[in-house]
Amino acid sequence: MSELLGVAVLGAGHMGADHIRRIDRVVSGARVAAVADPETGRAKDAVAGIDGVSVHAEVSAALDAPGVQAVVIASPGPAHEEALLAAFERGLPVLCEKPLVPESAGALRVVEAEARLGRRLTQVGFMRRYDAEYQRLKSLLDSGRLGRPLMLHCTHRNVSSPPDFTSAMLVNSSVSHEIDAARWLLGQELTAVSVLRPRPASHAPAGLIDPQFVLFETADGALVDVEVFVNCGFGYQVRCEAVCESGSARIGDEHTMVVTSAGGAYEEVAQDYLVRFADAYDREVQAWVDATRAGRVTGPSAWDGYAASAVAEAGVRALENGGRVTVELAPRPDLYA
Ligand SMILES: NC(=O)c1ccc[n+]([C@@H]2O[C@H](COP(=O)([O-])OP(=O)(O)OC[C@H]3O[C@@H](n4cnc5c(N)ncnc54)[C@H](O)[C@@H]3O)[C@@H](O)[C@H]2O)c1
Ligand SMILES: O[C@H]1[C@H](O)[C@@H](O)[C@H](O)[C@@H](O)[C@H]1O
Repeated sequence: MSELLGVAVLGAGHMGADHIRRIDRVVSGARVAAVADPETGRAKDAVAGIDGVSVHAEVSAALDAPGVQAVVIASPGPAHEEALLAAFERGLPVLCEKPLVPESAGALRVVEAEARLGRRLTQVGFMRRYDAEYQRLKSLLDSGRLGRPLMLHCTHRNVSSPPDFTSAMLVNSSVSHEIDAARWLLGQELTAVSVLRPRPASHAPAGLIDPQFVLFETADGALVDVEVFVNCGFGYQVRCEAVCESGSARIGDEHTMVVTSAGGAYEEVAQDYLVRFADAYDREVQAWVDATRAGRVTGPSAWDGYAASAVAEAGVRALENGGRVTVELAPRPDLYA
């Protein structure tokens, strides 16, 4: 394909606007052809200064707009299933922000629809797989130098949560990243989950169970723990330490800058994901554009998205009802073997 890949972006909020900027200015081989957002003013703001983009209130109008060859879904999770199925009907390749679909039943419908097509069209936006630190950890674990992984200790902190954030979203939105990263790093399914509730932070919004401590068991007997704290107030911190039979390795401690002033020194901490994972998003979208232009689909699959939603759903049940909840996955279609 010699011409630029024409992309429709669905949703022009935080992620959608950032992906529009990235496709327009950072990655090569693609252009923004259409944007859909029911808040059309937001879409117009996001494409200000970009030529040749049509703006729509309806998803279907954007998918059918002239020049559209592929889709980025950056609308809220509950809107993903309808958008994915509409893209499949048109045979359009998709980069879908996480979660694929928040409810596992809907995620499975997407998997089944793609399996019926008989070819992959979906890459899920689990961008940590494109982060340089995560990739180094994955290579180290795969090399076997440290022996079998026994545990992952993970930290996931946000400065503050958006106003509509619920206690369930700490698991099915925030921890969905650790679920995918653990499945990918360890090459195993997560089979059971328990959630403990430390006493809530006094500055967390009323009623929000924040922080939470989530414990996963894997098919091969490893354990993965996640401290998730979405109103920590001080920074965006994502860490992961793998403890293996003959060594350990930790990522997430890289510092952005050391500032010295007035008799002291401090290390800056990123304040949000758009800063901490900027390079990962760039590499994720570039990899998607390159693969799409070459007629291939790579990266996290719809099956990975479904598995993450099923594990997260078990986690929400563990949060709400207490105890240990086992994860039941549907049979995996051959397409994702
Ligand atoms: N990968 C990451 O690290 C990361 C970070 C943040 C958000 N996300 C994901 O990105 C998605 C969007 O999150 P956000 O923070 O940008 O949300 P947001 O609320 O900032 O933006 C969502 C936008 O979608 C629009 N919208 C609502 N319904 C729509 C529909 N049916 N079709 C098209 N647009 C619609 C809204 O008007 C809004 O402008 C979510 O799935 C979220 O989980 C991923
Ligand atoms: O949707 C966002 C996003 O996925 C971020 O990467 C994560 O840190 C947040 O907790 C979550 O709310």
